[in-house]
Formats: sequence, C-alpha cells, structure tokens
Amino acid sequence: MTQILLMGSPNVGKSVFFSAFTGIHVVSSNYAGTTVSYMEGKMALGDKTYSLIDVPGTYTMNANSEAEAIAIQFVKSGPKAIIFVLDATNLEGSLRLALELKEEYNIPTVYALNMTDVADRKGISIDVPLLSKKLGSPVISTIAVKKEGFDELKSLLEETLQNAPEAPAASASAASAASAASCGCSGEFHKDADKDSNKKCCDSNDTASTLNVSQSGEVCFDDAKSIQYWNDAKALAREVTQKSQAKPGRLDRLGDKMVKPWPGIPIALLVIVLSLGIVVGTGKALRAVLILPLINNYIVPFFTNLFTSFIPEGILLNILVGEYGIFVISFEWILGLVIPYVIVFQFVFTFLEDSGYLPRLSVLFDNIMRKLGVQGGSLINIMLAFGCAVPAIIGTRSATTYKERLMVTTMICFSVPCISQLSVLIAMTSDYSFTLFAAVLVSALVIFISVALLANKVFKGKVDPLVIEVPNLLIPNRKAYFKKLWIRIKQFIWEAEGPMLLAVFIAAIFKETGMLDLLAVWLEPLMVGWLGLPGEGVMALILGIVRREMSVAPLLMLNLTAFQMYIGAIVSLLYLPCLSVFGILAKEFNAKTAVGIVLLTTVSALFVGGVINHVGTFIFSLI
Ligand SMILES: Nc1nc2c(ncn2[C@@H]2O[C@H](COP(=O)(O)OP(=O)(O)OP(=O)(O)O)[C@@H](O)[C@H]2O)c(=O)[nH]1
Ligand SMILES: [Mg+2]
Repeated sequence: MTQILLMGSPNVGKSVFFSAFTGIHVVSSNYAGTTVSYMEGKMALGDKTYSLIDVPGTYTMNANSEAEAIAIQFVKSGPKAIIFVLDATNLEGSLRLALELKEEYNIPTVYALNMTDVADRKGISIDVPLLSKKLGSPVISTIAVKKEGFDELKSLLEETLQNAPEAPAASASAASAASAASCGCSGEFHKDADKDSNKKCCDSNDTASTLNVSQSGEVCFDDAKSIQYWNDAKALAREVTQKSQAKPGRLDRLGDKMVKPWPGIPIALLVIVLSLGIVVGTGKALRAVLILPLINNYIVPFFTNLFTSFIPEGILLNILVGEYGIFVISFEWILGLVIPYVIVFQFVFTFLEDSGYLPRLSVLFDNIMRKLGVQGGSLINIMLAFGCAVPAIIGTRSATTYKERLMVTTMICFSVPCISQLSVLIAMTSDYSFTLFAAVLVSALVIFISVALLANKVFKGKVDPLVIEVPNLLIPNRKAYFKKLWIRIKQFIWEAEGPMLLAVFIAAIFKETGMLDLLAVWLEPLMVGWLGLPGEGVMALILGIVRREMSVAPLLMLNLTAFQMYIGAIVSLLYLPCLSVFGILAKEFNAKTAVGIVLLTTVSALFVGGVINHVGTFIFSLI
C-alpha cells in the first residue's frame, strides 16, 4: 500500500493525527519521546486507501536515539508523501527538520501547523499563507485534539498525492548523501554498549554532528550545514510569527515557575504527596466502602452457595471456594486489592502525563538524577514504570546512550514497583500502620539510589547531558484524557487478568494438593531460618514468578507481624520482574541481560531480606 509518513519534531501532536486518521489508538502524552516505535494504519482519502505511518519525533536527520533512527529510516525508505506536523508554539524548533527534509529529500509534503489553540493562548500568531509560500507546499492550521483543520488537511493531501510523481520519491538526494558521506554518517543509531560514542551517527571528534539540546530546549548542532538549517529556521520563524506584547497567561506563568527550584521544588513535593495521597486514600476508600462489601457479602457467598449445592466436600470444592479457592481469591486479590488502586493511579498519572508536568519534574531533578548516573529526562520512564515496567523499558529507546538505557532498565527492574504490586503493598502495610508503609517507601528509595550508584560503576559508557524540551503546560483535553484512561484500564484488565488468574489457579492447586506444605518443609531453612517468615510464605516466591503483585498477596493470608510484613515487602520489591518484563528484557536487550537481571534481583531479594531479618532480630533482642 502507498505510504504516507507523519513526521515532525517530538511532542508536536503526530500521534493524535494518527489516531484520528486511522482509528487506531496510539498513546499521545505531553512529553517528547512518547512514541518510540512505528505504527502503521489504513487511512482513506477519497476512494483510495493509504498506509499512514506514525514514527517517533526527531529534530534532525541524524539519529540521537534508537527511537529517532526509526523515523529517519522511514524518510529514507521513500514514502509517497509526508504530513509534516509543525508546532505553532515552537515554530523555530519544528522548522529545522522541515527545512532539512524540503532541501534534501524530494518528498511531496503537506504541513499541519498544529497547537494553534495554545499559540493563541500565548499571543502567537503565524502568517500561514506566507509560511506556505516559503515552504512551497500547503500549510493548514490545526488543533489536533479537536480535529480542527483535519478535513482541509486531508483534501489538500489528496490533491498533493494526485500531483505527486508516479515513481516513489527519491530516498535521499545527492546533497544529503554527500553531506552524510562527508562526516561518515548515515543517520543510523549505533547501539554499541562498549563505546562512548555508542549513540551518535558520528563521533564528536569527527567533522561530525553533535546534537545538544539545552534545558530551555535550545538546540545546538556543530555541523556547518546544520547551523545553517537552524539559522534558516530561526529566520523563517521570525518572519512569519507575530507575538503580542501581552503578559503571559496564568498557565504559562505557572509552567515557567514549575521548572525553577523556587517555587518548583515545593510544588513538586506537593504534587508527589498529593498524587500519592489521592491514590492511597481513594483506593483504600473504594476498597473499603464499595469493593470489599461487594465481594464479601455478595460475590463470594454466591459462588460458595452455588458450588456447595452440587459439588461434594473435598479437594475439588476447596480448589473452587476453599481458603485459597479460585472463586474466593481471584475476587479478593484481583478485584479487591489491585483494580481499585490501578484505576485511581491511572486517573492521576494520565493527568500528569497530559498536562506536561513530567518533563518539568525531570528538569527539577536533573542534578540529583545526574549524581545517580542518569539524566533527569529518564525520570519520565522511571515514573512510567509505576504504571507498568514493560512500556517503561520500551520507552528507554528514546535514551541517547546505551548506558542510559541499561541504567534506567536496571533501576526499574530492581526498585520500582508497578502499581499492581504497589497496591498490594499499600493494602498490606497500611493494615498495620502508616509507619510501616512509610518505612517500605523509604527503603524503596534507598534501594533505588543504591542500585543506581552501583550500576553506574558497573556499566561502561557515558550518559549525555539533559536532552529535554519542556512542553507547554496544558489542561488535558477532556475527551482525549478519558479515552486514554479507558483504553489503559481496559488494556490492563485484558493483559493482566490472564496471568493473575493463572497465579490464583497455581495457588489453589499448590495448597489443596499438599505441594505447598511439602515445599514449606523443604524450603524451611530459607523461609523460616533465613527470612524469618512462615514456611507457607514460599507461595509468594512461587507466584511472584508469574506477576509482581503476586509476590506480596499470599503474605496477606499469613497473619504476619509488622516486622515480617516489612521483610516480605522488601523481598517482593527486589524480587523477580514478572514474566512479561523478562520477555521484554530479552527482546529489547538480549537473553543474557534478561537472565542476568532475573538472577541478580532474586539473589539480592533473598540476601537483603535475610540480612534485615537477622539484623532486626538482633536489635530487638537488645531492646
Ligand atoms: N492543546 C492542544 N494539545 C495538543 C494538540 N495536538 C496535540 N496535543 C497534545 O500534545 C501532546 C503531544 O501529542 P503527541 O501526539 O503525543 O505528540 P507526538 O508528536 O506524537 O510526540 P512524540 O511521539 O513524542 O514525538 C499530547 O498531550 C496531545 O494531547 C493541539 O492541537 N492542541
Ligand atoms: Mg507520538
């Protein structure tokens, strides 16, 4: 099928266009680097159907990350046409790539001047006819989240395609090939772990191009041609843009303040505490007021009555509705423990993502993150991991060096609990006291810092300076926000339910067939002697292989002391990443890395758990 490519700098709205034009929902969030792979969908124009491709954003045709390399490869593959999305609030930044493509690649293009609502808010007006004349192609003003300008864009695209030459567009012009050759650069991203220059198409010691985006989003490119593009982009943006002298609005002033230490850090602490408070408080309330009464008074009695009415007492009945019965535990653990927190978490996190607050946190915490060996920008992926480690690890494709990818992935696997796991930890620890919950959080932070410092020493390579563009602070579009939320919750249930049910099934079989007792005796030296937990706690280690939250949930059945709960929580925090994470580690890195992380997490979980038990017991004996 004939290909049309969506191109542009990061965070300009490409994925919103893609979702609207193809009907396939892809994630859009208000930070650069949301899309890290490509997505293809069908788009109807008149009586023809085309293949529309959404790719990661890139500032130039020199890849600075694995994600950017994908976009560049698609341009080089010679699409029939390009929909180039420009950001009306940062025209200079988006025109740089537009000019490079126009000059060096002969691909028919239609430009969407997007985010015009935000530009209006900021008092920025752009002379669209003049811009169109200068670019030599149609430019249409759009507000992608409201689908404004889409009809016009589509009809001009259709026209452009009709006038396009029959032969596929040239992949790269002679000029581009020459410039690539002059610096030995093909626009590829080399993910060689052992080299410092593992990321860039050209090493900075060559006549090469080194992309360096400063905190304010200003981009410097040391290559003469590149500098020329930046200058041209700046000049053109200035020529077509008019900015009113009015004071910036409240939202823009707040957005600016959020990246300064004062009042940015107090605001950040407030946002973190408030978010945690909302998730814990609302999740607990939902559980206590609605979900637990529903499960205990209606659902479980219903299934118990149903099965006891026709199944005689014995192992089968116990597997279904006994102490670890599938029709008891699946509701208590999945519906009762996990789902309420996951829903509230997604409400809060999606809002933070779409508002553009996460990159602001990254800027604020850049200094601290740098001391840990990664750049502030990686904080976004680390925070994504609270939702689920899988997209977070995939998201590290936007990292600018291989070391950064590996560091962030390791930190996530060791010390960032996903919300499913966190929800069980919250329920488990807050049943005892808030102090226990706080102790687990502080310990998680200590583990996070220790793992980062250690990984920084072990992994070779380097980490780049902060590469982040601070986006506009936005009030998320209501429709887009709820749609994304709904899709995420649906996706969670769709993907997590199967493995969670499998874990519940394994638990019932192990308990009722006596295998659990057998294992408990067998592993007594480890569970009781070393970790100080009851033998039955081994169930947590077995189920934790399937999913992370299942490495905590079985502990709820065991009447543990607060100290034992603490040990259980720390073991589970450090313990194995779940099966899906293992799969994604093998895919994104290699089997060796996946096995290495699995072994290290397991050994460290058991080691740290045992040390805490013995040191704690010793201290208690002195008191
Ligand atoms: N107010 C407003 N927000 C928009 C508009 N277009 C997109 N957005 C928002 O801008 C953010 C970025 O949109 P994405 O579609 O993720 O941008 P992208 O270009 O695909 O970004 P990358 O994948 O990171 O390159 C999201 O929060 C969108 O909801 C617009 O016209 N107006
Ligand atoms: Mg995108």
